[in-house]
Amino acid sequence: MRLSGRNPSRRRVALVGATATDSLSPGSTTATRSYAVRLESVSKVYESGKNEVRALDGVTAGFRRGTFTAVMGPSGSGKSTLLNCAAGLGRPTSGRVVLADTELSGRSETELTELRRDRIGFVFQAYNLLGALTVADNVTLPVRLAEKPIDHERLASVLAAVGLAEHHDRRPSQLSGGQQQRVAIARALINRPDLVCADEPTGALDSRSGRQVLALLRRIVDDLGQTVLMVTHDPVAAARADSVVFLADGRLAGEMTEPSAEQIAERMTHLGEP
Ligand SMILES: Nc1ncnc2c1ncn2[C@@H]1O[C@H](COP(=O)(O)OP(=O)(O)OP(=O)(O)O)[C@@H](O)[C@H]1O
Repeated sequence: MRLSGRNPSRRRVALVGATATDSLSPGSTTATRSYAVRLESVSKVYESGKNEVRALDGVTAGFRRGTFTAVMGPSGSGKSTLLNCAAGLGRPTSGRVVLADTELSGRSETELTELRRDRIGFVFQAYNLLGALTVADNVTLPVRLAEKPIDHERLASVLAAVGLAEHHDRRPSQLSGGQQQRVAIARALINRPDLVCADEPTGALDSRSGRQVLALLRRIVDDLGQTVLMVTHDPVAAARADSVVFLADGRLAGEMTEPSAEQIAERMTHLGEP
């Protein structure tokens, strides 16, 4: 794995607002190869007592393979809901989600569980590691849950990629927060996923560990060709992405390509304004 940061010669931009009538329409082989995940007119309504909450409202967006996209917006604007719908964790109330070449609508719970296990990597603010398992066993958990043989070369390579080759027999409690998050990233990578979904991956980390985790997410895109979709509140974190997608009240509110943290912060202050 190369240790450099962003490769400025490559410009990878998520395409937002693709319509069903453009070249990305269902059935276009080229299009389905180009996108790690696409959302088409996705709405999500939660029932909350007598009230309904429209968390997503007709969102159409495509995220190209090998890109790093940050999702930003005010609290409650639908960021986690968008990530969950893209990852098959939550079902849209209406609209379609297509992961690479697989339509998620209409899949059974078992199919969705298998698809998430085999084709999507998850990184959460709280790491979500199993304390009783070693680093190596945490990383290979998705493989063992699928009852597949463990590829020890692959395990060694992902542990080396996240800088934890020496720590494979440790338990999570023997690692720092930043190291635990890197274990979670190794676990996310073990199955060479179509999409890595990261929800506030630096939210629980000090700024130095956070920078290391962001640099690692950057490298898995640049060097391994992975696709990362990351929800964050932090403009500095979002500035590590190739593009930033903004949400306001469950709707897309714009996109910036390779913005600086200052440009992102400025846009955030004006989100939702007419
Ligand atoms: N399970 C649920 N039941 C009812 N309402 C929900 C549920 N999950 C989310 N919501 C509501 O949907 C809206 C969008 O929530 P979501 O968590 O996607 O926003 P967010 O932008 O990620 O927020 P935050 O930045 O605070 O994490 C909010 O109004 C939230 O209260």
